[in-house]
Amino acid sequence: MTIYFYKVCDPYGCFSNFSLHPIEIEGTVWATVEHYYQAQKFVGSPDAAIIPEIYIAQTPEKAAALGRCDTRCVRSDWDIVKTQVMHKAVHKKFLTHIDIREVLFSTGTQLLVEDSPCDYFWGCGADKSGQNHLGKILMRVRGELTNVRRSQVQSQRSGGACNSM
Ligand SMILES: Nc1c(N[C@@H]2O[C@H](COP(=O)(O)O)[C@@H](O)[C@H]2O)[nH]c(=O)[nH]c1=O
Repeated sequence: MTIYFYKVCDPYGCFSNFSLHPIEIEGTVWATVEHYYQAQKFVGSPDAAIIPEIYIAQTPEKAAALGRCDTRCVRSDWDIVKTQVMHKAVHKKFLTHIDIREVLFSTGTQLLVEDSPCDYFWGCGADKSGQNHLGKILMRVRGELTNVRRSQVQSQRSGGACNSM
């Protein structure tokens, strides 16, 4: 079965980058994955001054609007690094928040798809033909955290020390 998600208020809304789950990355706490992701667009770019504004944006929608402004200059390697940036943030989100990690685990091996009506890169787009990179990252993180949990259980069973996630 395929699980579609998009808006925070809908089922599986915790998979949206706009969900209110803070992440700490390199000592800085970002209000949402979206805040972090939008800010990373400008690291080392001539428009890096926008980063603190994105950081304090009151909502992920405002953070996204700041980051999507066409007149600003995104870092030159953005297309190369953006999926790595997203993976780092999404992995941290589900490592940090136990309740939504359980929701992610509860999806088993089901296909996760960001049902964005307009985004053919992160989502599936209006006609479902999009690349669904956010769904792919979520499934990758699900596998990575499942492996961490499995090795912790094995370690506990064999009497080793336990550092639970
Ligand atoms: N969930 C969600 C969106 N989708 C998110 O937008 C981000 C892509 O932004 P950009 O690369 O700037 O086009 C990425 O985090 C994707 O998951 N967009 C929205 O306007 N509203 C929403 O509720």
